Amino acid sequence: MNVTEPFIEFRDVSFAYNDRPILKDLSFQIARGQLVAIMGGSGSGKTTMLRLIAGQVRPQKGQVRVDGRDLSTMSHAELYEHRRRMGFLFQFGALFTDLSVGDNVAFPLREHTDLPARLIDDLVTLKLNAVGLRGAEKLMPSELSGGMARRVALARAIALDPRLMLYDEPFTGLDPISLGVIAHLIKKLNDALDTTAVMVTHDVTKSLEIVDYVFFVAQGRIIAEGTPDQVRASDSPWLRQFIDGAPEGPVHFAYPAASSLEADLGLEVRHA
Ligand SMILES: Nc1ncnc2c1ncn2[C@@H]1O[C@H](COP(=O)(O)OP(=O)(O)OP(=O)(O)O)[C@@H](O)[C@H]1O
Repeated sequence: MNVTEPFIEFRDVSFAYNDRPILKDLSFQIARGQLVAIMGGSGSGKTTMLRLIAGQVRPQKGQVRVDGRDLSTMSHAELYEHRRRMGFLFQFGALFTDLSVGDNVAFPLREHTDLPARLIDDLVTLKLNAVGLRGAEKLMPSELSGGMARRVALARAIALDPRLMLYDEPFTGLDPISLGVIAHLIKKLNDALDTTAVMVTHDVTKSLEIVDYVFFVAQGRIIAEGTPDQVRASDSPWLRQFIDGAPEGPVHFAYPAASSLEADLGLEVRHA
């Protein structure tokens, strides 16, 4: 994705945990307001990309820029503010089990604002309404289905009207109907709140229904990217195997690979 004013930008980012390289000279841009998926094999560095965007880890080389700012130049206070303006929905979206639904959603509002209690109650009602759960304030997490719990976690994630949402495997463990509900809520909320969102997911079919753009990551690099239509139309064997979920194909599951995936497959770097 080439954009004139990117909201998120990686410039030649390399990242290693200790001495183990994870991301290599990674460059990409995401425009403001987009809902973007990052897909790729297990251990390819997708969650690490989210952690870099959140400023939880720093690259050894290159820049991670959000809204025009290089995160590595931010002070502690600025990084804190950056994170406060982000919403997270992670795998299984853990709720506080000893707090009611309403108190779960109110939690970030009480932590990060000085708003009066009545206004917080109204905001909780609005956020729960946005995920179709108005009236569920008094329920405890143990009384919720998995799909409902994920929606409460989503309401909590958007409580502070984030400008940036990070989703890490938001569909894991959901039945197909709940998965569809969450996916379309993510899309609807992104449009309604004008948020920029990055979603790490393995669910190709559902993601292609809702996202604006997809990056495919393998071995620390983006090896393909495009809009859902471009991805569906691609005849790259690697993408076809990924999209069709075929057990046999060019993707090697053995670890470690002796040579790079692109080289093995004769793929051009970055095509959809
Ligand atoms: N804190 C850490 N310290 C050391 N190594 C780590 C750490 N976190 C992740 N790794 C390793 O870095 C690699 C990339 O991890 P990451 O979680 O970014 O991959 P991923 O693409 O999100 O994988 P998955 O789809 O399996 O969740 C993995 O091999 C993982 O074992």
